[in-house]
Amino acid sequence: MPSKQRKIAVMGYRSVGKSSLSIQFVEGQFVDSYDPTIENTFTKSTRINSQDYELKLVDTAGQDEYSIFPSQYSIDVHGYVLVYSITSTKSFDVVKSIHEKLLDITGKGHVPVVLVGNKTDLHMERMISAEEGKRLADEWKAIFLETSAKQNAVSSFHNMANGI
Ligand SMILES: Nc1nc2c(ncn2[C@@H]2O[C@H](COP(=O)(O)OP(=O)(O)OP(=O)(O)O)[C@@H](O)[C@H]2O)c(=O)[nH]1
Repeated sequence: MPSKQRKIAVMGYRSVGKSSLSIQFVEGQFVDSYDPTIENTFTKSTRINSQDYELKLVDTAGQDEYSIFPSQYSIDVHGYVLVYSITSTKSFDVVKSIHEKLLDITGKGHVPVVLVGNKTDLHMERMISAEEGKRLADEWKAIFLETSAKQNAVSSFHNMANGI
């Protein structure tokens, strides 16, 4: 079977771990230094259920509620990984706001999303329960998972490519 190409935008509030998740996935390592992203594209070939995929991950700059949705991410993108940190209520609000803008700009009732609650290793600082995350994903008919870029991020992107 020929390889399928998938472009996935990784979006969320600043410092939730978008770059760390992307680097984890592509390079299999965790980078502890913090370098605010402008925009970075990663490509990786992967095989899921005997289908080859050429994944293009666009690691976007951190958004907030007031950001205008960057219109380049509404075109030509197959799916979205919306990332929040389980330690930040603000970041959870920001994914809601991004999702709303996404529906608005695409004019669709549903967009393919994987909602990712990151930084599960920081369980002492947890502000958002897994149930809250799951509830939100159900509302969106999205895939939900919690992860830690410090531990393992691969599954979020496998799910993403598989679900769209
Ligand atoms: N403990 C812990 N720290 C994490 C995790 N993921 C990311 N970090 C740390 O959080 C900080 C921000 O991570 P980034 O991956 O740069 O976050 P980002 O969302 O890409 O940030 P912007 O590009 O500024 O929007 C870094 O210091 C990371 O090392 C995680 O799962 N657990």
